Amino acid sequence: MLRISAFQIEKSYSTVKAVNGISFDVQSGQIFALLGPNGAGKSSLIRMLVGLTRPDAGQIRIEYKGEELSTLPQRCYGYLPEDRGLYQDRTVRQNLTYIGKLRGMTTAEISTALIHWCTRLDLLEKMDDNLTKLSKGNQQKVQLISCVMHAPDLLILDEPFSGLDPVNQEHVLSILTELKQSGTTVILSAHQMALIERLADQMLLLNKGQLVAQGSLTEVSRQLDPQQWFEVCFEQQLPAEALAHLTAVAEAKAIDGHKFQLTLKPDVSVSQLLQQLSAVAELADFSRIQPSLHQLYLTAVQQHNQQQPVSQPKDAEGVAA
Ligand SMILES: Nc1ncnc2c1ncn2[C@@H]1O[C@H](COP(=O)(O)OP(=O)(O)OP(=O)(O)O)[C@@H](O)[C@H]1O
Repeated sequence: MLRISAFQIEKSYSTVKAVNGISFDVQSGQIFALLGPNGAGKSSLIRMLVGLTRPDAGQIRIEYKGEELSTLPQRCYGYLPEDRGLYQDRTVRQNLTYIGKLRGMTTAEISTALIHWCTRLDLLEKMDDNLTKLSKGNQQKVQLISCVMHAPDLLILDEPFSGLDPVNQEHVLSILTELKQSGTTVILSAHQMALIERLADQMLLLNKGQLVAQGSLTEVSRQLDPQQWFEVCFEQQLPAEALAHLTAVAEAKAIDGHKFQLTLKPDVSVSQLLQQLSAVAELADFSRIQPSLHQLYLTAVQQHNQQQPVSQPKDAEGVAA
């Protein structure tokens, strides 16, 4: 069993508040995604989780196999740092053998893991190539193997999809899904919303170090898109204003003669809406419009940026004008 809880974490670098009062809880076997634009604070949070830096304020609590720990034990996790760190003048095999030994693996375990993961990630023929000969994407795959080869209980991956083509992104997605099914906990940061939508159990959206939304995909969608939109299609053609008089409808847009998009008034249930719609004409189709995480993310970050106070220009003595 593993549980990582962060309470009110803060981290500044000189004048930049990189992480500002962030709390979250990662449970065993979950895939937990840190999302946010460049500079949002994702890597800063990750570096604190792996103990590379310390929070200025707040607390990170780790419960592992019934024990409360202040840092994660080396063998229990695999970490993919933002700045990838492999020996460029060594082969794939040499790099991974070295890392396997650091992780306390035996020669036989290393050899089995190398064959397994290099086969899985299509690197078998490149095992004796120096890293300099490998493409950026293949180097990324080697780096990923270095994190998973000792079968850790926890993976902490800073942008594991970056530099990978869509086929390899799918590959990594299915590997992470399988690892989760076998009980591995995964904390990752990413910019690929379409992948995160399919992968993450829990997510935390940051902007400028601050929390924007947090929870499962459904919870985050509700937080970011509280005004739910529905699409209704009627069997017959109707005038554009056909739904305007309905007491359940807050706003309606005609898409074509048959199709409309609408939002509910507060405290009106979907079944009340359906009752009113079916009194208008025979329904052909009705569904909730689910905006993509990508769309929700873009809107949320844009709104959050607009809510931020504009910094005042300062005069020569540093006093805001
Ligand atoms: N070592 C450091 N020294 C000074 N400032 C830093 C340092 N590390 C991060 N920062 C600043 O902290 C803020 C958060 O950076 P961080 O790397 O955590 O963001 P991120 O969300 O991981 O971004 P990206 O998606 O670009 O990797 C940024 O403004 C960044 O410039």
